[in-house]
Amino acid sequence: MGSITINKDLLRERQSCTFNVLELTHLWDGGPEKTKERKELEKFFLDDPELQEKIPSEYLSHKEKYQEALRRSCLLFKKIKEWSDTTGCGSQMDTFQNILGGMLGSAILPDGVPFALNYVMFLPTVMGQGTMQQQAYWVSRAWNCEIMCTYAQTELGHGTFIRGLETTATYDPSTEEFVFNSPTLTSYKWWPGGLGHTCNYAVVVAQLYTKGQCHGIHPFIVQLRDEETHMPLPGIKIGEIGSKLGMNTINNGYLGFENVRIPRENMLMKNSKVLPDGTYVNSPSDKLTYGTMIFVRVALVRGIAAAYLSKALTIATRYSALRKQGEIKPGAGETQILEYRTQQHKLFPPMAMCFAMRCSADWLWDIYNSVTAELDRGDLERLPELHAMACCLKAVCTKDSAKAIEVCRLATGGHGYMNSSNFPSTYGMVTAAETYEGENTVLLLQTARFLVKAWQQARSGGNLTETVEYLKTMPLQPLSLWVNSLQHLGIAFKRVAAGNIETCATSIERRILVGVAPEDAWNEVSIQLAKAAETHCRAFMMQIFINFATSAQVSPELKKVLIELCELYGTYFLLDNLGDFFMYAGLRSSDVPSIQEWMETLLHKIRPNAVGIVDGFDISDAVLRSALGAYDGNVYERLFAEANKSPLNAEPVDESFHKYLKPFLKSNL
Ligand SMILES: CCCCCCCC(=O)SCCNC(=O)CCNC(=O)[C@H](O)C(C)(C)COP(=O)(O)OP(=O)(O)OC[C@H]1O[C@@H](n2cnc3c(N)ncnc32)[C@H](O)[C@@H]1OP(=O)(O)O
Ligand SMILES: Cc1cc2nc3c(=O)[nH]c(=O)nc-3n(C[C@H](O)[C@H](O)[C@H](O)COP(=O)(O)OP(=O)(O)OC[C@H]3O[C@@H](n4cnc5c(N)ncnc54)[C@H](O)[C@@H]3O)c2cc1C
Repeated sequence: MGSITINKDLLRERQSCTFNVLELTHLWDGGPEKTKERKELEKFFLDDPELQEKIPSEYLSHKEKYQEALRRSCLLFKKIKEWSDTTGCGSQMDTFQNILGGMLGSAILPDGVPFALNYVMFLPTVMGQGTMQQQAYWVSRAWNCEIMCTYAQTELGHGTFIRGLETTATYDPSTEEFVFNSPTLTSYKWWPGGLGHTCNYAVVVAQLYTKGQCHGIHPFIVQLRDEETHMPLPGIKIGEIGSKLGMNTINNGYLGFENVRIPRENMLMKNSKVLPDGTYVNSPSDKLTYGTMIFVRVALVRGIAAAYLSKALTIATRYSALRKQGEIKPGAGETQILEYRTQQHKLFPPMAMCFAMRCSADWLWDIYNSVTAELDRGDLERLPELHAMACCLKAVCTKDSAKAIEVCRLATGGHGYMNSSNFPSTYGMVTAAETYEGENTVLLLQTARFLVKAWQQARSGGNLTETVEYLKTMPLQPLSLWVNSLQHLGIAFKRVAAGNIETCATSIERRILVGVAPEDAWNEVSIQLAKAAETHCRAFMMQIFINFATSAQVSPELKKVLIELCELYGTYFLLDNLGDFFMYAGLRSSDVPSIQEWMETLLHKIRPNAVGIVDGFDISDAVLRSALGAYDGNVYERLFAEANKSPLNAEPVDESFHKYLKPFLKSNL
């Protein structure tokens, strides 16, 4: 027990890696300076014994889990201030990003940060939708944790269809206040993180009524609890929604209103306004109310989908290099399970996906920043493209990540089923992101709406933006014979996307021609529409990955690995969707064996570097929190140590034996 020697098989894997692992770490972090900063940050927080887990959270009650998470959150956010005081204010934003949407947070509060919504949604909403005066007042209060806030949009009856929200905010000009009510059970807010027992303020999204007219949904800041006693204010009905599949410490809550009054100034009025006499002043675009959701979708691609997948891959790959089971050749000795081609097929394509997600996330973050700057200047032109790409990338990446994390768990056999593997909590965290911030199918259909319009634009010879430019030529260009090359893969993915979009658009048109209402035609074709959006996203990710792998300024050894991973991304999804490539990309059945062989050869080439690749993610043991994935590979010792933490092992005979089992056994004598 407690050995610090490195497992011999892992050692051998590391010695045979063909590239410099540190170079990959620097590339992954965005440069050596970033790696240094990240490590210093991790050391500062993770070496603090007060932030370390004393009892595995699985053995705590629901209430204890929350209380412990709150204790650690308070300490954590105190330390963040300490950190920014010593390192300067500029780095504070990076720290928050790392803690709330990154690896560090998942190490300290693996089941969710109860303060997350204060930073992830409340502050971005105030900054994006509040006037300068409102920002000046609320941002510093929330940023410094003088108050704790959340974002209350979803209701028991409506999460997706936010135009259908039922909470009302009715303006009373006699007192210059809004009066909040929850007219039905289904109008109760349901889900907001931190709402249960943590937050004292919230952005509440409600239907605005003034002068007897409804103007649709708007955001308001509402005080929920007394700042001293934390008691719910009069008319506020509030509580926690109960235990969930995962994220059990994020304190999701419910909220109802009975004639709750807030001052007029608490409506966020950067875009639309209510004047003191109740006159409503319209926003330049009603879509601006949805801005916060775009921000979170953008942040999720890297902070949740790619980050948690890199964790799962580190665990499963290291474990597969040291776990031995069966023989490939009789008598040759037991084999590392990583030698099995089927095992490689489980683990290496997700590695490729992880890289594709990271490049796409970087692109998305850049366009988000430039479009937000344009919006501030009143230029809305690129908003539809940003919305469309944020929707499909959020949907495809969280779906791929959750699916691949489950594959990683299965790839570690029975031990992966243990909480101490850290797969259950990792999966719980990522699958939640398939639903929150816009349910994935719904988001794909939003992208499809943009694509069908772009297709119509392409047919009429109009201008197209960067991500859909391929629609101008794709279905029209003659098909060439299949060639096994990255360039051909890039073209084939675009052909598949263009073909799917064209099929949808013509299916809708055909239905409308025979008298089907456009909305019904849309619903009838929506299976294909969701698929078209996914194929568009996949084509985009393929191209971004190709650009990244071929142009990365790295050593030839690392470049070779990046290109292998990129080819694997393409061949894997091609073979998984052969029908599409037959239909739209000129693939013939006689081409398939050579692509299958190409993919198998790639698995074989990546095999010696598999441990090196996940080591390159550079996830420390404290962040990984897995008995199966630790750097030293001492899996069996760790599993035993974790088993011994079970409260049932505290006594050789549990009291329940005397209470129940013994009398039962005796009664059967
Ligand atoms: C760490 C843990 C953090 C956890 C955080 C989780 C927090 C949360 O989950 S908060 C709640 C998030 N909720 C959601 O995301 C709700 C999802 N629903 C929606 O986004 C919308 O209501 C939606 C898009 C589905 C439909 O909205 P609706 O108003 O009916 O729009 P719709 O009629 O379909 O489209 C209207 C137009 O708006 C556009 N549009 C829709 N959303 C946006 C947007 N965000 N930005 C820009 N344009 C948009 C559409 O493209 C469409 O444009 P056009 O007419 O030109 O084609
Ligand atoms: C862990 C977690 C944290 C959350 N945190 C917050 C928070 O902090 N604040 C907040 O306000 N909300 C929060 N939410 C709520 C979340 O945003 C919603 O659950 C989400 O938007 C989906 O809405 P819904 O639950 O109403 O699902 P529904 O919309 O009821 O979806 C159910 C099914 O209907 C389908 N469907 C719905 N509409 C359509 C359509 N138009 N076309 C085709 N199919 C459709 C969906 O695809 C899905 O299969 C959270 C949710 C979770 C799980």
